[in-house]
Amino acid sequence: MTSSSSFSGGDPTLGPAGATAALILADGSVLWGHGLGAVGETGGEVVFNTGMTGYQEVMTDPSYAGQIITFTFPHIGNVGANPEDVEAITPAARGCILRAPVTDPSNWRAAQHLHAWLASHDLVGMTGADTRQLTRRIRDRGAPNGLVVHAPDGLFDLVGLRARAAALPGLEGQDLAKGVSCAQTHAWDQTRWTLGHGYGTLDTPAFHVVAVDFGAKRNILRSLASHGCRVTVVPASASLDDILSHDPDGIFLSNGPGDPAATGTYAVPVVRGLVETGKPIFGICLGHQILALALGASTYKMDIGHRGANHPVKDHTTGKVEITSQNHGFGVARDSLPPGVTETHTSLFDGTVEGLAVDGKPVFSVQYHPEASPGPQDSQYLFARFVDHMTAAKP
Ligand SMILES: NC(=O)CC[C@H](N)C(=O)O
Repeated sequence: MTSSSSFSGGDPTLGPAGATAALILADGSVLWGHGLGAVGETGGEVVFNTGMTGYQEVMTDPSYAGQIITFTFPHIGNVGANPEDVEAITPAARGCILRAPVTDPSNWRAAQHLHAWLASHDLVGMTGADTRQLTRRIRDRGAPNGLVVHAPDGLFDLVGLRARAAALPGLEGQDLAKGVSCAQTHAWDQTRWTLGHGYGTLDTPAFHVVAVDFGAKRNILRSLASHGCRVTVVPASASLDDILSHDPDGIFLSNGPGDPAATGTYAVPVVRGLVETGKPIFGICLGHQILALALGASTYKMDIGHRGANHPVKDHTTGKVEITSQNHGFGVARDSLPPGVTETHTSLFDGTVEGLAVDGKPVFSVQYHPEASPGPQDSQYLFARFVDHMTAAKP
């Protein structure tokens, strides 16, 4: 999403002394800073993430497609970038907005400076932004669309930039999952993609799981494999017959970007068919939202999404509170849950629905990220719950 120059007609404006980057919001407001990564321009929904660690996982989480990430933690980049901590080969986020200048990396695993890593992926970023002011604005008025421009010459075509920022489409109605899904069915290779993560792999996996890839994070597939599953990954567009032809013991519905309702023409009816089979099903985030739609509930765009690694959630089954990793801007409407579907988890930040289960069936899902990459490990028990369901269902 970058072009070679930020200047395309209109009056070139020199930013404040030394400014080589700017964030231009759809309402025309401008935040100045210093350019990082690729030179050019990038647009998307401007969101904030409150995690203190894991910026590389966040930037490569496919669920961030279409979004520019403001990190509220001021020191981002000081452990550099490495080839192991990515959640997908290609970053899906559109860019990043940081507070402090990025220092030289200080970590034995660092292979690259964050600046070089961003540039190598054609990602535009900016530092020196007042991220606190921006976060308060997002919190008070919702996530705006915006453009981040990196212009080393310090010249900005504010007229053109404002017009392009105002014309950016919102995430509502956008089907982004197909764009980040795998092209072909393949087997998850735990040995290949587990370097440096300390996750185990079982020589003889006990279960076969088909994972429907709406933009799956690697650590979810890694977590399934380390819980004894052989995982076959199928594209988001896989049909009911495609999925069942693999004779799975269970089906996993992955996370992913965009508006869940926009998958209504393909994924939702497939999941409805999967629920009818009675096989164990586990959904995470977009997978949870698609399951809810398949069950007859509805989803909505949240005023303020959840993005961070410290979100408290109550598990109504055990009464326990777990600290969770989250990344979503849509939610499942509580009032729309049909009879026979139980809300199993609730956010203790804003009271929104965080999990559901189908009464009498081994079918459940959570809105948050139990694989926690990055984040706390409290919710790993959900992978064991899925395995328990598959154990009970095995003939
Ligand atoms: N992490 C995810 O799967 C995100 C789900 C969905 N795209 C949302 O923003 O709500």
